[in-house]
Amino acid sequence: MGPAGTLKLPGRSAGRRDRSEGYERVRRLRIALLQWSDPGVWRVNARVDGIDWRVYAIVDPAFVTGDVLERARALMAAGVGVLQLRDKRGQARQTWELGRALVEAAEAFATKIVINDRLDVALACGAHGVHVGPHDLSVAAVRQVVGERLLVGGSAGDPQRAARLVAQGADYLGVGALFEARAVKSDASAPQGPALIAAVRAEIGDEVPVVGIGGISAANAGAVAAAGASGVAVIRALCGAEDTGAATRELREAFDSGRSPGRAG
Ligand SMILES: Cc1ncc(COP(=O)(O)OP(=O)(O)O)c(N)n1
Ligand SMILES: Cc1ncsc1CCOP(=O)(O)O
Ligand SMILES: [Mg+2]
Repeated sequence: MGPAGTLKLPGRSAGRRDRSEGYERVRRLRIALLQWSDPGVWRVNARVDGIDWRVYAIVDPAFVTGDVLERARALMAAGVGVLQLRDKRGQARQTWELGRALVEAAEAFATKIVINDRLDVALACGAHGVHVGPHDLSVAAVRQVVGERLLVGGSAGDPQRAARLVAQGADYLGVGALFEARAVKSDASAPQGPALIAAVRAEIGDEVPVVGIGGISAANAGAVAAAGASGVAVIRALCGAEDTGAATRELREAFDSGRSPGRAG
């Protein structure tokens, strides 16, 4: 149930007009059943309204050339809508301190700060959101703890998992790996290509923002947009770029060039 007592379901939208009414009814019923079977979770769109998903920067200290905070500030100044801190060093104190600095820096920008993996750190540093994958707390568990307070993102490697995460209350999805990314994440899947985005869209519809992830650069961001993504989540092409501002703009332009006219999110 949403805050006003309404059950908000992913609905049919422009990209899915070819679906039959019967199929659509069954899909909505399935999602309603999943939500009903776990009444502690819901989804509300207000948290994602107005976010520019096109470039979702992931700052991973292990892949940053130069100073991490400086890089993050340059990304915010270049207009990234979301900046995730992905700190796999494993020391909560270190991640929390960096997270707090990012949250403070973001006050001057329109950037949302998301903490990867760690709900405790996200809450403690006042981040806007948390991102969880298959080995982290579940989206449903996070949603039960935070209610409407935080943006909650989940990782999906296939359309069925994507639908389950939406039903659990995910505000957005990271979908991949689209291209080769095992040098960054050793357990990333083999490249699935932008077709995975299209398959996820076909399953969940257009209401939930979906960012593609894995091996994305200005060379392939347009194809990810054309497949129906709301944005691209990127580590190496941003954290290792010589000119952060230029790299961000190139990615955004490449993404925009592949977008269908009139697509909102
Ligand atoms: C936006 C976004 N999408 C996917 C991931 C991957 O999350 P996860 O599968 O939990 O893997 P780790 O990044 O934690 O190694 C992500 N971080 N961000
Ligand atoms: C965290 C993650 N999840 C799936 S692929 C990946 C790594 C993405 O890094 P890059 O953008 O450098 O390929
Ligand atoms: Mg994770």
